[in-house]
Amino acid sequence: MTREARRLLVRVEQLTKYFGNNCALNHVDLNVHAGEVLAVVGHNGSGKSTLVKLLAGFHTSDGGTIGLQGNGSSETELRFIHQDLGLVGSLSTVENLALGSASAGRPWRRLRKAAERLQAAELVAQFGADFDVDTLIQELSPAEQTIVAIARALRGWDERRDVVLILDEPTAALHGAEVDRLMAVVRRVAEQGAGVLFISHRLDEVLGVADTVLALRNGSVVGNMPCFEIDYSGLVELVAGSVVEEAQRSSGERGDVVLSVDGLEGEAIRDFDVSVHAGEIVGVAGILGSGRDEVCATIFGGRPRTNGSVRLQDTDLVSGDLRQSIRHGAAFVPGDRHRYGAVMTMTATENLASVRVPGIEGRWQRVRKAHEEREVAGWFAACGVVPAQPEMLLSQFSGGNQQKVVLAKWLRTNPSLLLLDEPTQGVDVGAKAVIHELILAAAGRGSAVLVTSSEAKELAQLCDRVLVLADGVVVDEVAGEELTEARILHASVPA
Ligand SMILES: Nc1ncnc2c1ncn2[C@@H]1O[C@H](COP(=O)(O)OP(=O)(O)OP(=O)(O)O)[C@@H](O)[C@H]1O
Repeated sequence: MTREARRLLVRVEQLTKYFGNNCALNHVDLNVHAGEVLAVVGHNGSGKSTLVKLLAGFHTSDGGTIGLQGNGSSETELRFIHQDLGLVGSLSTVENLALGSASAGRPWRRLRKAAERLQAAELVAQFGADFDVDTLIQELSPAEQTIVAIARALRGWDERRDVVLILDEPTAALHGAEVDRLMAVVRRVAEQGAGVLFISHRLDEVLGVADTVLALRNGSVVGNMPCFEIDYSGLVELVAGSVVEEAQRSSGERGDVVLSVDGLEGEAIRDFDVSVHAGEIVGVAGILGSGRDEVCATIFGGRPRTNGSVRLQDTDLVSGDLRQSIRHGAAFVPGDRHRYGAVMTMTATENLASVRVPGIEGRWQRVRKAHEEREVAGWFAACGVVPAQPEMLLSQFSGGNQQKVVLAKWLRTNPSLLLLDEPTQGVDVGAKAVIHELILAAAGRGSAVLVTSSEAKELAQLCDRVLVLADGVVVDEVAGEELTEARILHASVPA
C-alpha cells in the first residue's frame, strides 16, 4: 500500500512551543498513517521530547494543532512507551498486564487468573514473542520487558480502533540482537494496522525499521521523507548539520598501572580482575543483566563490594568510601544520571562545581567565582552544551545536554582514573563524536579509562581492549585485530 493510500491517523500542523524565549518547536508539521513507522530524529535539544510531551498533553502548545481525527471516523488513541517502562519488576507479565485492567475486580479468582494468563500469552504471542508470562519482569531480558510494555500499551486494541504507539528511545539501553528483536516487534505492530512514532538517536536502526523519517534541527523540520530516499551518511548530515568525523583510537603511550582490581565481587559480578594503565582505554561489554552496568559503580564504591580489592595507584580503596575514591583521582560518570549523576534542581554551573577542582580554590570568593565562570563556559563550549546558559536548571536542558554536563563535571577534575558507564547514552551523533574525542584526549593526558557500553561499535572504536561479561563473569577478552563490533557482539551473547 502506498503511503498516500493509508488512513491518516494523526495530523500535526504548525505545532509551536516556547520555553521563555527559547523556541523548542517551530511550526512543525507531521502526519502518521495506519501501518506506518515514523522515526523522529534530531540533535540533542532539537525538540523531540517536547513533541512527545505535547502529544501526551504534558505541555500546552503556543500555536498549531494536533488533529487526532485523521481521515477516519473515530478519534485516534495515542499510547505511550517512555524510557522508564513503568513495569513492576517483582511481578510477572500476567500480573503487570492485569494491573488496572477491567478484569481485576471479577469474581471467581481461579477462573479469572486462568483467563488473564491466557490473555497475556496471546498478547505477547501477537508480537512474535514466546517467553513464559509467569516469569518475573526483572528476570526477563530488556527487549522482553519492552515487549511487555508494548503489550500493555496496546491492551484492548482491535481493528475497530485507530491507535498510534509512541516510543521515546525504546532501544537506548539495548544491545545488538535485542535491538533487532524489538525492532521486529515494532514492525509487527505497524503491520497489524497501528501507526508508530518512535524517537531514536541510533540512525542505523532508524533506517532499518522506519518507513518515514522526520528530522528536527533547533525545533524546525529539516527533512521529512521516505527512508528509501536517504542513506546513513545523509541522515547523519541532516541531524548534525554537517559531516561528522568519527574519532578513532590510535594506540598511544601506556604508562604505569593506575587501577588494579582483583577478585571483585558485587551484586551481580564475580571474580572480576582488571588492570588499567595510564593512557589506556579498557572497555566492558555484555548484554544487560550480564553485570556490565555494575562494574564501574562497584569499583568507584557506589555499589556494595562483597569481596576482592581495588587499588588506585598506591591506595587500596575502601568499599563505599566515595570521598576517598574522588580524593585519589577517580571520576565516575554513572549510567543513571537522574539518580546518581546530577542534581536536576541545581543549575548546570552548580552541578559542574559540585566536585572540587584543585587550582580553583582561591581565597577570594570574587576571584574564584570569575575563574569558575570562565572555566564552566570553556567546558560548555568543549562539550557543545546547548543552550549555552550555565545558570539554567539542569532539568531544563534536554537529556543529551544533561549527559554532557555530567561528563564535563568529571573531566574538569583531570582524573587519573575515569570510570564511564554508558557515557554517550541519549546523545546525538555529532555530540557522540565530540565525547569520544574528549575521552581520547583524557587518555592522551594520562588518565586510565574503564568504559562500559551497550554499543559494541562504540567500544570497538574507543578501546585498546574489551572484556566481555556474561552472567557476572568475564568470558572473553578482545584486543588488537580482533577488536571489532561483530566480534564483541558474538562474544556477548550467551551460547
Ligand atoms: N521544562 C523545560 N524548561 C525549559 N526549557 C526546556 C524544558 N524542556 C525542554 N526545554 C528546552 O527545549 C529544547 C528542546 O528540548 P527537548 O528535550 O525537546 O530536546 P530533545 O530533542 O528531546 O533532546 P535530547 O535528544 O537531548 O533528549 C531544549 O533547548 C531544552 O533546553
